[in-house]
Amino acid sequence: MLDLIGDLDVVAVGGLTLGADPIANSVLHASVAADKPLDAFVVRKEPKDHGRGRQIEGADVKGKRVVVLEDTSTTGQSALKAVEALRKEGAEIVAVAVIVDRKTGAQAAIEAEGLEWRAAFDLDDLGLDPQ
Ligand SMILES: O=P(O)(O)OC[C@H]1O[C@H](OP(=O)(O)OP(=O)(O)O)[C@H](O)[C@@H]1O
Ligand SMILES: O=C(O)c1cc(=O)[nH]c(=O)[nH]1
Repeated sequence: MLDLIGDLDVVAVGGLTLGADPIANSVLHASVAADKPLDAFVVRKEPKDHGRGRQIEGADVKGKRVVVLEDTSTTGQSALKAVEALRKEGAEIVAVAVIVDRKTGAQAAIEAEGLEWRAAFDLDDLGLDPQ
């Protein structure tokens, strides 16, 4: 994933829990090892209904350039939910990056929001047909 997004001028990565979480952690560790540290955040599916009522935990994203991550995208709605929460918090989303593009419309949904789409693999790479 770091190879996929390493050229982007951003300070943090993350996405909608749970699929994005291990990827954001991996990027954090790999980026530190590469001496180009990126912070990581988690977007809850809903804002917490007690405590500080936060939806985004971890890195402070207000006014920051970030990448939204996904393990895989089908409709793109999970990534867009993260995008919406991040925008509400004042972040600038530079791209949405996924490990596997299932080629089921997610790219179009993300690009319709004016966001760059990046995928490490798609179905052709994996020798699979769309379901
Ligand atoms: O593009 P979409 O149509 O939104 O589908 C993709 C999402 O589906 C899976 O998560 P799931 O909803 O199963 O939740 P989980 O990560 O909490 O298990 C996956 O991890 C993605 O986040
Ligand atoms: O993570 C999964 O199991 C999963 C993701 C997704 O996008 N679609 C699905 O049917 N399953």
